[in-house]
Amino acid sequence: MEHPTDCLNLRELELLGRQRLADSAHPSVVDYYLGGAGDERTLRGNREAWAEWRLRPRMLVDITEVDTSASVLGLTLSSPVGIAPSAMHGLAHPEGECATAAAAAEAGSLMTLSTLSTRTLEDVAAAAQGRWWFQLYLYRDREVSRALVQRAEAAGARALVLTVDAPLVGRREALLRRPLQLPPDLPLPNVGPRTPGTESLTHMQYFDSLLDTALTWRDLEWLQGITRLPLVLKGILTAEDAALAREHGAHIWVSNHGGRQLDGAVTAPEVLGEVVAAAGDREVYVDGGVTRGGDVLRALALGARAVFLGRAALWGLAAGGQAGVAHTLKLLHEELALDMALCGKTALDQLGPDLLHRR
Ligand SMILES: Cc1cc2nc3c(=O)[nH]c(=O)nc-3n(C[C@H](O)[C@H](O)[C@H](O)COP(=O)(O)O)c2cc1C
Ligand SMILES: CCCCCCC(=O)C(=O)O
Repeated sequence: MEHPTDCLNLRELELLGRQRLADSAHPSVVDYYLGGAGDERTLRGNREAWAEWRLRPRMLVDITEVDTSASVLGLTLSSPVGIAPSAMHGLAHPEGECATAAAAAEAGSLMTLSTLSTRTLEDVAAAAQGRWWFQLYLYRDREVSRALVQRAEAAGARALVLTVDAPLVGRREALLRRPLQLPPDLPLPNVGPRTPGTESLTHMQYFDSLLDTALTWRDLEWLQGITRLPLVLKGILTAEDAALAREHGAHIWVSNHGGRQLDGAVTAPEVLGEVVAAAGDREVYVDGGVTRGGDVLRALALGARAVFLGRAALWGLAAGGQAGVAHTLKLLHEELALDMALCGKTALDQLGPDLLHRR
């Protein structure tokens, strides 16, 4: 396979992306993208969990027109698929986050920009054409975080996504064995230069040292006081926390961080039902192990409003920059539309639990 558009599915794009990355980057970068925490039980679980639900298709329905469009915090998406935040897209492609954002914009999708971006917020905002959210890792230095949030709002981000499942970095053993090596010229504009005395820390240890381990529900008020952007909490896995998110006026992103944080954590399909039930009028999104249009279908049938792609977008980016991410989104869109039609569904509001049978 030479070109991303030769790939028939996301698995083939992953293989091409991994190959390109192995040719262009330090081997620790592939470890970083691929890996999970501990024994990688949750990582494997993410890959298998969607298939636990079999589909109950309905027949003799007119499916001549299938509409996959979705509305997320008032923004219309061509398909209920967005891009999850992931660090350092500049490792996958020289255009980094700008290429990802441009592909998302072109596809009528939505990109979530990581705090650990290799391009400035303003550059990514220009490429994203209003189709982006900003993900925040809350730093110990609140003034640095305040400035980032306010810059994101001024640059046109539509929501603020606070990641709540990484007060400390998970035990990623591949990186303990072979620490992540970054090119010396890789920009990290939202991290800034290393502070004196931190030279001996690995990159992951250094990122970890910047984060506020004392973050609690009480701090949401501070965050909501410095921005008018809607708040989304990323990393919610229980009905209890979904109820708290709702009480705090936040939307909910169900995620176990791609199996990279707490190994043994539940997978999203296992908990979506309880979270959606507790979420009330709050929007619920989900990520983890999504590689097929049928996974998107299942997530929506379980009550999610949209799904987000982590590694799949990175593999597309590594495989072919903007064209690779665009092809990733196109394949999922086509698969979703086909699976909807074969299930006798012509719009997303027809997807519900009656579509699912648990194995
Ligand atoms: C290489 C990599 C970097 C990531 N960086 C971030 C990040 O900066 N912020 C964040 O909230 N989540 C981050 N994530 C987690 C993703 O947002 C997402 O939750 C996860 O990748 C979803 O699982 P999937 O890769 O199976 O789609 C990262 C994931 C990967 C694979
Ligand atoms: C918890 C600080 C380092 C996280 C780096 C980015 C990230 O979320 C990842 O999964 O990797």
